[in-house]
Amino acid sequence: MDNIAFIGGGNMARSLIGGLVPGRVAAASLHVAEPVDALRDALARDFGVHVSPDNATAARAADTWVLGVKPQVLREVCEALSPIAQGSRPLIVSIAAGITTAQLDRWLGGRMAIVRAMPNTPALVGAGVTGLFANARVHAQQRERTQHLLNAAGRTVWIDDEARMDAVTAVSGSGPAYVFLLAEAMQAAGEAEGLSPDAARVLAYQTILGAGRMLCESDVDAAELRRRVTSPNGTTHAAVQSFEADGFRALVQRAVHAAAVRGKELSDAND
Ligand SMILES: NC(=O)C1=CN([C@@H]2O[C@H](COP(=O)(O)OP(=O)(O)OC[C@H]3O[C@@H](n4cnc5c(N)ncnc54)[C@H](O)[C@@H]3O)[C@@H](O)[C@H]2O)C=CC1
Ligand SMILES: O=C(O)[C@@H]1CCC=N1
Repeated sequence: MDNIAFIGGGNMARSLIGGLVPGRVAAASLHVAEPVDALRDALARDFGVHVSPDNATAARAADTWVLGVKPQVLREVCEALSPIAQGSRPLIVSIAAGITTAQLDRWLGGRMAIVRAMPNTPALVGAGVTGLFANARVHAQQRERTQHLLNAAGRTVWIDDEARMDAVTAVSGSGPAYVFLLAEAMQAAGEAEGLSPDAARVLAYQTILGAGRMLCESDVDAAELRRRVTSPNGTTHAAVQSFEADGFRALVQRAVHAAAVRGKELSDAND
């Protein structure tokens, strides 16, 4: 069949669909279940995919299901779909933060092939990255299918130990927000130094774009790129020293740890 059902057509599902439709898969092979009328209509209009307010309708039409609902409603959604899952044995791809493959397997009735995926919002512009973990029932061809699906959003990284998926969520799933926070702070700091809001915004945002491209396109690491900007006793040196003295690295480590802990809590709270 090779059809894909998206259960939940919110932000993340829309980003993935937007990456899949121009060229990678036929729009007619995508079926989206989404309760909000306006979101459903927009998906049909923008991408030409099949839409339905009913999860079972989409699920019946596909042999791969992408679970794109919030962790808080995932159990209820899976339990309602378990009779169909047990009958047709689709490949399950869940993007829900914190929810384990064992929980999904239990809610879907058992013996399911499940990939837990953690994408991020730069998927919207094809520059996302997704961490992937497959349970033991996922065979090689299903791994390839999942990778093809998520490569529509950018790069993919397979993780061997599911316990580390909370770390993936904490680094790259939530990570775009850390960079956006940095952008906000850099703009505000520029304004505090006397720049107009417009000038400060363009300077901060474009700097982050340029630095991001250098990180991904050059063959040296972040530390070396940083050294190359830093003239002896110059302006960058003054700023980096200030960051280090204020405990920047420890600050980032604590924030990432807080996100990872929250991932684990989501799993426990929604079991
Ligand atoms: N936003 C992000 O950066 C990332 C989010 N995620 C995960 O993706 C999932 C979705 O997140 P978003 O797209 O940001 O949220 P969202 O709220 O935009 O999307 C969820 C969608 O599910 C729909 N929905 C609610 N109840 C439903 C039901 N019973 N059946 C079918 N659909 C239902 C909602 O109407 C909504 O459109 C979450 O589990 C989140 O943990 C994963 C990676 C990154
Ligand atoms: O904040 C969240 O819980 C989701 C998961 C990763 C990004 N957004």
